[in-house]
Amino acid sequence: MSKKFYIATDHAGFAIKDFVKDVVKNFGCEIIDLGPDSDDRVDYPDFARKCAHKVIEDEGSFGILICGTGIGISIAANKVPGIRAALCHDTYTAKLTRMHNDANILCFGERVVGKGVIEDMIEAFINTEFEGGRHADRVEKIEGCSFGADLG
Ligand SMILES: O=C(CO)[C@H](O)[C@H](O)COP(=O)(O)O
Repeated sequence: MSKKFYIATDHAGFAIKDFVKDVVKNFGCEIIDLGPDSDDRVDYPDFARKCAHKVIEDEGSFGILICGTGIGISIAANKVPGIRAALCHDTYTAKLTRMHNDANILCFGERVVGKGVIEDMIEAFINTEFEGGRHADRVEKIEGCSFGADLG
């Protein structure tokens, strides 16, 4: 099934963005670029928030976030309720985060992974569906991890 993606980076993820957009399109998916438009220095939480909000507003959509390591941008995106942003390094983590965590944003570091790994991760993320079952209750509990929430 064709999926819709939003993509954003910081300056450290900017150089790989066009390559990633082409990969996503080649797998038959739509991708909308939320910036930045140059490699001028920017702060990754601003772009994490922009992408995370789009993914929540546009039900059923997904995101791709890239910074130098993928760490900061995933931490920031996960502050948005309903976001499950997964920092992945290989095909296995990209596949399992869809199967077990129902991740809605794929994150990685441009300074960490190469183009071959990126292409394989995107393919795995696109083509793997959430398994549900025992994982569904756990994913539901993630939102309950917020301070003040009753875990029951
Ligand atoms: O990976 C990142 C956050 O986790 C950033 O891309 C990184 O910290 C940017 O560093 P610099 O300002 O030195 O380019």
